[in-house]
Amino acid sequence: MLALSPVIPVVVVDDADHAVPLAQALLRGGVRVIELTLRTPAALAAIENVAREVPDIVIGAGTVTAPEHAEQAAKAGAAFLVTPGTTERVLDAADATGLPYLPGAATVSEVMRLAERGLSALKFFPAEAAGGVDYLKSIGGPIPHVRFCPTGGITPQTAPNYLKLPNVGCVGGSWLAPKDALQAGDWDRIETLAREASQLG
Ligand SMILES: O=C(O)C(=O)C[C@H](O)[C@H](O)COP(=O)(O)O
Repeated sequence: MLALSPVIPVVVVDDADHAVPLAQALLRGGVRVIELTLRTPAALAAIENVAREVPDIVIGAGTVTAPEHAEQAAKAGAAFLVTPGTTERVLDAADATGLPYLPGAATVSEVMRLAERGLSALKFFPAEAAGGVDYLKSIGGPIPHVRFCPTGGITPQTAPNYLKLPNVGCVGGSWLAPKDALQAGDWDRIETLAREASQLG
């Protein structure tokens, strides 16, 4: 997952009908991955729509915070799962789907626990609030084999600082799909944001 794009767009969809034109705009801009968060009632239908109609984009389900979310997302057609943090039950449920997933961690101990389970691609969340670039750089000393997708508070201006780190594969960000652009159906703007983001790596 970390190698698909320098930026994984993290999206909150209020209207499941927005998901397909959004995914198409991201693809036109050169971004071939999308994370639809399970934060709204429209999310699962949105994942279904994208999985069915935009097969060229890799569709992930974000905000997997309860065991049942994992199975629901897999059933809807998600190709990967993202969790903001982890519990044993959420990890077991994610394992049970057979899908790849990016589990969230914010501390060294969480990273070590996930590495013990054989997980070496993690989401670092909430990136800016949890210590940002300096924290990730420090983790890379004792735990160099774990790679991260930092997410939370990252902007197009700060993303390059993360992407320079050897233990960062990509960043996550919601700036690629601003709420007002979704509401207005401004797919050209999203395409432009995607094009800029795809060149950050
Ligand atoms: O919903 C989840 O599962 C999360 O973990 C949180 C999101 O990844 C961040 O809210 C995105 O962060 P921003 O780019 O700062 O908006």
